[in-house]
Amino acid sequence: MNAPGTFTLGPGDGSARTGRLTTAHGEIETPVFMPVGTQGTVKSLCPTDLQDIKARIILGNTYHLYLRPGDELVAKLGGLHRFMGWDGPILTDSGGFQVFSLSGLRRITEEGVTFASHIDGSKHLFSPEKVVSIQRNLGSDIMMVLDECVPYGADRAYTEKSLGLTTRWARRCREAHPAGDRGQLMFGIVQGGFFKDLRAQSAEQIIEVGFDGYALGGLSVGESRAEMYDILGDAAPLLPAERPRYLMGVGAPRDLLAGMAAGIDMFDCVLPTRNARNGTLFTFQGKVNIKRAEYREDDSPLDPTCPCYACRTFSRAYLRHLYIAKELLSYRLNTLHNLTFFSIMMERARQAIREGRFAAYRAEMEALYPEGE
Ligand SMILES: O=c1[nH]cnc2c(CCNCC3CCCCC3)c3[nH]c(NCc4cccs4)nc3cc12
Ligand SMILES: [Zn+2]
Repeated sequence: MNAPGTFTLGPGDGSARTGRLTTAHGEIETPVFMPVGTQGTVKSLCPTDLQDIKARIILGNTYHLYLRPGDELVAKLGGLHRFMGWDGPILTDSGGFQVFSLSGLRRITEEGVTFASHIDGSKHLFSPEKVVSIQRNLGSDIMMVLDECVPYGADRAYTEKSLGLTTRWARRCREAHPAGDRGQLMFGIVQGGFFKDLRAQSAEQIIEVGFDGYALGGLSVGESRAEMYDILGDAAPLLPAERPRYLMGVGAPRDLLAGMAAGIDMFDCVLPTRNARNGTLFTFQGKVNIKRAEYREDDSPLDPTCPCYACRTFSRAYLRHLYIAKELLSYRLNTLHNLTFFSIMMERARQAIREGRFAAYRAEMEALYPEGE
């Protein structure tokens, strides 16, 4: 087995590429979609389900796990892998982004981000050193640095000032975790908002610090698709070709395809798991809103081409019934299916890239998932 952090590129197709990333808990074929685990679980699924649907790497949520049950406790109990019974790769975020979407009373200073817990209002500080310590305690295979995700619409002056803070925080994260220590990798995050010259400036500074992989932050924050794709096309190639590139918070099928076409290797998004819980299901015949009356007597499988347990075993009528009745099994079956869809879509994308037919595959999928999600 190669050393953690080894990233071997395979065949490419234009800017799209395949690769293999070695982590302390196994190898990841890229491009890869990473299901989001929030409080130490991909909601409603067991780790065995994740293996069944061929999930290769999942996300752990630092903000939640720090507040509850506490990273020190998780460390004492053997780390997040043992705690949640998942022995595959885990990427944890820094928690910084979640502070902005979940907690109240937050302040950004040179030191870090201070905030009040959304659970009990207690005061906390996420400094670069603190978020590295938390992720080391969790034992994550890939840690993310603390960054400021610049809000959509921020002006140039704010964006420029913020990227400087993000760079200084990145440097402090790097210093707090020597490269490859304990097999735990660390990815830097590039900001710069929607200003191409600031994106280049941020990329240059983050690359200079030196990380195992590089993420594009500050996207999928309310901008139009055109704006995201414009920055994506310009910024992705600035990231070192020989290291993994991670587009944070993306995304819907057509956005994953656009990201792969731009040379992105890793993606995360709450869409498949969140949509599963509101009955929006992705199939290879297009989107199905299972709550619709048209499925009330539909005895056919959700997606006849899908190998997942839900599609092999139950009818659309049953899945609709569970959803309408708000049965817990509805979450589980819908989540199993949506994550299987994303997993298969990425496997087919990797194959298409290897065979030099990615453009055709992208067009085929975009026809199924037109504008919108
Ligand atoms: O610059 C960024 N820095 C850090 N994180 C970002 C994230 C969170 C990525 N998912 C983390 C997961 C960690 C484990 C728990 C779940 C999240 C983003 N998500 C989005 N868009 C999707 C969005 C989701 C919600 C609002 S926008 N843009 C993002 C930009 C940044
Ligand atoms: Zn299915």
